[in-house]
Amino acid sequence: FIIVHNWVIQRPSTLSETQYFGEISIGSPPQMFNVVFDTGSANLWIPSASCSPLYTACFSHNRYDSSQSQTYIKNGTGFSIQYGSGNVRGFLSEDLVMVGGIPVIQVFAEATAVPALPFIFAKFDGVLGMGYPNIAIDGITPVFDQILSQHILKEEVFSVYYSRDPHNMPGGEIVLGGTDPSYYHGEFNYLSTSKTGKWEIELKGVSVRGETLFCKDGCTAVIDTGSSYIIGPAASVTQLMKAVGATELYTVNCDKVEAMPSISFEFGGTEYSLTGEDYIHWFGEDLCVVTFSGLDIPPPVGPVWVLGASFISRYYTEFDRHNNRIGFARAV
Ligand SMILES: CCc1nc(N)nc(N)c1-c1ccc2c(c1)N(CCCOC)[C@H](c1ccccc1)CC2
Repeated sequence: FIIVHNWVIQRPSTLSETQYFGEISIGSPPQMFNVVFDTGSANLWIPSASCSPLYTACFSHNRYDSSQSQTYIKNGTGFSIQYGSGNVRGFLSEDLVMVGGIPVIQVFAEATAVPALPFIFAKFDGVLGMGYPNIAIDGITPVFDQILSQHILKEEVFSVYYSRDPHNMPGGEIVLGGTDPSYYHGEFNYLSTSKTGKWEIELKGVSVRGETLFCKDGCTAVIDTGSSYIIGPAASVTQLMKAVGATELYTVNCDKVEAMPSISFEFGGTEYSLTGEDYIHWFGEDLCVVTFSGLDIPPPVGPVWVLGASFISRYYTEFDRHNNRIGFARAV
């Protein structure tokens, strides 16, 4: 009796700057796609073969062709999803999706309108939402929920490692059903997700040089594997840039990176610090940019801090659906 799928490794095939994605297949025979496993959303969408060539961002990626799949089931319901940067529109279809060797019959969206900005910069084809079902557009059961209902995972969790050093391990790893001890050390610290069934937790403060500068009375942090950077309220990020010695354009002198102060996020009773190395992106020998951006997300969702790849690459993250909690451990 072989215990299958205790945990499944999906190695993102390529790391390009701060984009992390892995390969799935849809249809019979399988059509291959690169997708971001995105905790900030809960739907699966893929560019459609029926998208107009006018949509460069759709036409320049792998596209799903239902006419080539023997397991395709027609649906046709309209679909639209909003990201921080533009929305993707299309229609629903159903087919066999294989994620790390696990089969699910999945309702997903064929995207027929994909905004050029920023999707022409996408190194991935589509998005596989790993968020909770209650944020799924059209009430579609998300992929991970379909896998959970097969009762094949040892634990109802998934874990994400985002490599910081692209020259070493290309990309990272998502594990379904457990964690991978080769990518973290020490113990996990767990934080309960807040009420709304999103991958968000209570942030107690943001500090620089030991002084809490922002979120002094507590605020919300979204742990978002679909974001590259760290997003905070605009005024706070502007002030933060000054505090760490970056210009208004978020640039810094590359030889000053070592001396930059750590930025700490307090979760539970623990400080999670990012050094200059962690929060600076080297775009070349002499162009260093702070990987923060200011965005005012209006209430009731905002004000929030969105912690993306810059944070996750330093702190190995376990997303626990059984206990509704997020665990952090120091990444290798
Ligand atoms: C994964 C979907 C998603 N989900 C959530 N929750 N947040 C956001 N922001 C995105 C999102 C949408 C579009 C794009 C994106 C991310 N990109 C970042 C990949 C991050 O990979 C981890 C790339 C990029 C390149 C240049 C400038 C901006 C963005 C391509 C475009």
